[in-house]
Amino acid sequence: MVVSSPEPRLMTAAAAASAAAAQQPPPPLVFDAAILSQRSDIPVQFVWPEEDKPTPDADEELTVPLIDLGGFLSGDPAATAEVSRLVAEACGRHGFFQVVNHGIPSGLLAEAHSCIEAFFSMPLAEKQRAQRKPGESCGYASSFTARFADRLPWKETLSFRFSSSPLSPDIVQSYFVHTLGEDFRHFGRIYQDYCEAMSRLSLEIMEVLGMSLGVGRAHFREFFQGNDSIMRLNYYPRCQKPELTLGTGPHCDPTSLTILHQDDVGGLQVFTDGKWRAISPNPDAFVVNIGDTFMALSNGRYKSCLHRAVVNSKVARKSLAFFLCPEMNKIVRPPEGLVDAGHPRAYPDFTWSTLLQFTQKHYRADMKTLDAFTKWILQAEGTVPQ
Ligand SMILES: C=C1C[C@]23C[C@H]1CC[C@H]2[C@]1(C)CCC[C@@](C)(C(=O)O)[C@H]1[C@@H]3C(=O)O
Ligand SMILES: O=C(O)CCC(=O)C(=O)O
Ligand SMILES: [Fe+2]
Repeated sequence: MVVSSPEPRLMTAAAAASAAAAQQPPPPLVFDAAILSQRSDIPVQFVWPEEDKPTPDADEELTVPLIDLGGFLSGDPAATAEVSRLVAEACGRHGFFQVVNHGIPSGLLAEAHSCIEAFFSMPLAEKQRAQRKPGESCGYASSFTARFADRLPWKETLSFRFSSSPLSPDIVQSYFVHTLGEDFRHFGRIYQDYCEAMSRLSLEIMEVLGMSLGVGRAHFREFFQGNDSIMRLNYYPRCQKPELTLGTGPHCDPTSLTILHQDDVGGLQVFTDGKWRAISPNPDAFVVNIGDTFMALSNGRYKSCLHRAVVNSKVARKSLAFFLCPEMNKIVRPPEGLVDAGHPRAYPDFTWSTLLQFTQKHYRADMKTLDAFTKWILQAEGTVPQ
């Protein structure tokens, strides 16, 4: 779906009708949880179509393997072989698994969660000092009121870039200090450390992915050694009508690998075998999933699977998402070992820079992003008719 960006106006159906009757433009309203929580209904722009609304069977649990990385990280060959087998099985099926004994200090996780709480508890105007600009993928967004006209997500996000390049040693900390001021140096330090830890963990997982695909431990680690990733803090305020809306709509991550840590509230759901199923929170585990870019790198062997986040009426929810991405202009192409007569190329060559632009400027990321993107590139290259 191509996104146009008319200035959205948030209002209830009743307010829309009375504005129309008075022939006046509807009043602009921002997504400010403190104000919206005073009302009994939610603005129509947050109401999702019938087929997307949360369904009761979503309470069912998705069994994803809980993979113990301890033995692999300490070099035990038998443990490594078992990790590789479990990862291959999960990624060939739906692309979701969890990891424990990952080596990320629990104190760092606790600080990362308390900084989310502190940031999103600030008044809207304070948060808007980091306002995300149209077409950009970083900054603060209170829902996506300036970006989309309908199917708005019931969430606030703060996203920022992480680069593993030695040329940008303190990129995250500098972002916080430059955008929000000296008072945010501590937040910046926490998320700098967190992103560095996530980048390390994702390279370790890349080794496992390489082994599990039979292309060797080094291949994907080297590909992502220099990475230009996105870190996102998700905050889902309490919602008075959780059955009508979604915190994050159904989508496949366009990125390469997502490492998610959810608090103890729950809300993440994955669509498999025709049903939405929950992945319950586990404070000791990270949820890891394959994104579209890695699906392309694996020549379609590993799946990037549809998922979403639901909200609830009782308590706000937080999650931390690290989206591993290649360097912007690196060619995304599967290794030769994954392409043969039985497995012809599933996707054309592309760069992350082009796919990112596609999701930010031309297309709202959903379940079909990679197919729509493939068609778009082939059309631009003149390989398929317009
Ligand atoms: C490159 C990205 C685009 C989104 C953030 C990262 C990775 C996932 C994408 C997203 C989460 C998919 C669902 C829709 C989206 C708009 C959202 O609800 O946040 C997407 C992100 C985005 O475009 O900001
Ligand atoms: O918050 C969650 O559980 C999932 C968020 C998500 O899927 C995303 O940010 O891409
Ligand atoms: Fe996602």
